[in-house]
Amino acid sequence: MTTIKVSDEQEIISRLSSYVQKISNDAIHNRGKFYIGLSGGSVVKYLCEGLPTVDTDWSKWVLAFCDERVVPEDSDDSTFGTYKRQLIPKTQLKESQFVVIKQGVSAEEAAKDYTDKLKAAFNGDDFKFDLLLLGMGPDGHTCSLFPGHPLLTETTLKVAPITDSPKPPPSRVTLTYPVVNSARNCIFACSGAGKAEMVKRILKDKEDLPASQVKPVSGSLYWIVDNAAAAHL
Ligand SMILES: O=C1O[C@H](COP(=O)(O)O)[C@@H](O)[C@H](O)[C@H]1O
Repeated sequence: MTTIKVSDEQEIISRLSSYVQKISNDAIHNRGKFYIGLSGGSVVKYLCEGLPTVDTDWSKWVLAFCDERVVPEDSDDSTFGTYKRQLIPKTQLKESQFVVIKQGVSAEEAAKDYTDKLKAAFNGDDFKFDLLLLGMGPDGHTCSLFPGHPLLTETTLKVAPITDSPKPPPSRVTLTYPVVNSARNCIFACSGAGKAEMVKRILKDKEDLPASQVKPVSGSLYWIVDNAAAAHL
């Protein structure tokens, strides 16, 4: 694991964008496509500001979601909806490059449908992402994998529904650890004093929390934290 301490949110954005540029270009060079998993929450802002600066072949990108809220696409809570409004217009990405959840169905049906769409995108059921961009909530959750939740031990489903998310909205779909930990690269990006205590509990005290269970089996793990989030390290 590599921890990268930077001064502020702007530097998080520029470091994250450099990693995305390198990893995307390597993936496209070596395998012809770049599979990236996006998160919601604060990561959206980093990516909507940073990705438009990346020098890459956008046509080779396949974009999916580490987790998604089961809400209408035009809701502010929809992670895809937010990228659609705030990222697509600033890049050459097309909406058809995003693997999105089905609208107007239950979390269970959305999870099954999203699994099928990922199988089509990956040409099989080995969902090996080149890069997952992850956030960590102040409670230590990542994706929609929350402390104490039974989904933390899910090993059969690759994509799971959740209807009792402690953070609203309650209905979501999420990648599970077997998929997360098979990624070639996982990057957490955290900023602000509100994350400092949890960053310390995970990176210094090595407590067993959802974000600590992200340990790519044969991939690389990076934590990019700003000074405020790294205050107790
Ligand atoms: O609800 C969610 O929260 C996490 C963390 O969000 P943050 O705003 O605290 O960074 C996010 O990674 C996840 O994708 C999202 O659905």
